[in-house]
Amino acid sequence: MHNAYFHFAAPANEPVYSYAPGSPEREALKKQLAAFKAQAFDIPMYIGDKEVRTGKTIDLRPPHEIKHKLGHFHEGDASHVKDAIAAALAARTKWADTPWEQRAAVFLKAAELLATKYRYQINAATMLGQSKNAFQAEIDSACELIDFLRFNVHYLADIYNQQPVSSPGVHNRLEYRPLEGFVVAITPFNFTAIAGNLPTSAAMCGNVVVWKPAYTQVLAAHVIMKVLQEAGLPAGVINLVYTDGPVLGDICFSHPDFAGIHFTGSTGVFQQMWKTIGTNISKYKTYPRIVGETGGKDFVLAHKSADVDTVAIALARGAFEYQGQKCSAASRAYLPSNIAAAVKAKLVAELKTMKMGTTEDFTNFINAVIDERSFDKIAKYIDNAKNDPDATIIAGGNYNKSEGYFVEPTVIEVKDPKYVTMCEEIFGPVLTIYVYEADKFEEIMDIVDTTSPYALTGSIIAHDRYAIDQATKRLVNSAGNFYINDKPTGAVVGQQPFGGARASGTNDKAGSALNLYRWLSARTIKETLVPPTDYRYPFLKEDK
Ligand SMILES: NC(=O)c1ccc[n+]([C@@H]2O[C@H](COP(=O)([O-])OP(=O)(O)OC[C@H]3O[C@@H](n4cnc5c(N)ncnc54)[C@H](O)[C@@H]3O)[C@@H](O)[C@H]2O)c1
Ligand SMILES: N[C@@H](CCC=O)C(=O)O
Repeated sequence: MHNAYFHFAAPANEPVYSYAPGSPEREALKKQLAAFKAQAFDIPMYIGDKEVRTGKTIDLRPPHEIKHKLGHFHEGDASHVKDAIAAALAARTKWADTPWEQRAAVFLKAAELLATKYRYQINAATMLGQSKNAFQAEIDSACELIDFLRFNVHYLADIYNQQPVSSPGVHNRLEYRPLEGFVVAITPFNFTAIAGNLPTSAAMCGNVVVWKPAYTQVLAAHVIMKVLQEAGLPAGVINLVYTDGPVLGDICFSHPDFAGIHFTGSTGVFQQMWKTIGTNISKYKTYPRIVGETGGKDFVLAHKSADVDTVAIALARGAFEYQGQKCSAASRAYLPSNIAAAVKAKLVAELKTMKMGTTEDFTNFINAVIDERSFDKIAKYIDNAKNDPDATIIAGGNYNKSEGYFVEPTVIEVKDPKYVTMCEEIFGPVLTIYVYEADKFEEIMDIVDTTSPYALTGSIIAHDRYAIDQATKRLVNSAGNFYINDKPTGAVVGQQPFGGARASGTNDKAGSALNLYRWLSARTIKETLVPPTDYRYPFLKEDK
């Protein structure tokens, strides 16, 4: 029974804890890290109301301490994907019929639990499982996920309130139905917030979901599922399975009830999925929604009027926070010849102060990259640069995987603006710099725009307002998130809706109303209050 329209006010962003030496939050987080390290996790899949353990286990180890075993998770196969779809479809009608304010309450409670009781658990899981330092874990797994949940409730309430006009004698309404079928959420390793947002944003809209996280993010995904259960999410609404990607894809993308994919990850994987969905299009009951946020080759363009320190710090943080494993990370920089030497000197000096090691030691700025495959790929790019006369390593260049997957923050300077590391996504702590003639700003903007297929994030750094205006216009299609005098990372929910175009994705802006519309299928209802009793138009009536 609905006896009122309920108001969901605009939330404030969750405050970021500092974890400064001596702070109570630092002590609490350290205790949680120690507790998790002493635990032997035995992580099941969650299908319907069941915890599923297959006995086929995969070890979980911190990327920065690979000899330590945190526990394991149970891997599933095709049968578990089928079970997850069946559980989702069984839960569908009841969940879709649940009043909005009851659904909203589940996600608001989940946000509250993450902000309080589970804050240190979600951060510790992300620090150990994905090798994020305390600050990076806090802004991602606690604050951004809390913000996604609270802001999406607010945006969805606004959407539900958007109603058409009605002419006299008629009552029109729009009903925002969930999609007819199940949604698949496939999530990446690098952001716990994204892993939590992709299934919950669709579920909030009344959809049921099959969620597959990256294997390297399972520990934090498990904590998210615990939080959702404690928040009262009914069984079957989100089903969490750990299977190989193609195994899941084969079953989900050929199922008649497949209604949408909410994906974040690499461009190649997304394009492959899109092809499969295209091939199977006639099998589905409804056209599936395809939403994917994918790779980037994000730029920093400095103008000759730029402040040296602003550029150097934007590069130090933009390229190397979380070891460059942000889709938004600055990975190519264009420096004007008048300030290039000063920027490089400042940047190299800053990099020398960055300590690298475990996440439990809070003095480390740099931790490990996610896994051996990624480590080997990054090392290869560095080795190739070392052996190429067109490239010079001006900082870092060393790597070691004996204890963990450690790669030094590395800066490559190139003579060719189309050198491979200026074009391809490396997804590690590697920044490539190209120095251009300070008076060739127009030409360099063309190069920035045409060098890579991606268009995710980018920055212009300049004091000259005309240069800022020129770059804002010329680079209009080069980045979905464009920054002025800042690093190209660190979008905040509610402030900088996030997503890119071109090969970087469908640009459905996570954490905004634009994204939620994709998980809704509106039904227009027209009710005629007093129906006509005669078919004749007035002009058909005879003159008397
Ligand atoms: N644009 C954004 O908002 C954004 C945000 C975060 C990460 N990313 C991108 O994600 C990538 C890094 O994350 P990753 O290494 O986890 O990406 P990935 O593409 O390797 O994996 C992403 C997810 O897809 C699954 N997967 C892999 N192959 C699959 C297949 N054939 N079928 C179905 N699922 C499959 C993985 O298991 C994982 O769950 C980078 O390219 C980065 O730029 C983009
Ligand atoms: N939203 C994050 C990036 C997410 C991709 O990995 C940022 O803006 O830095």
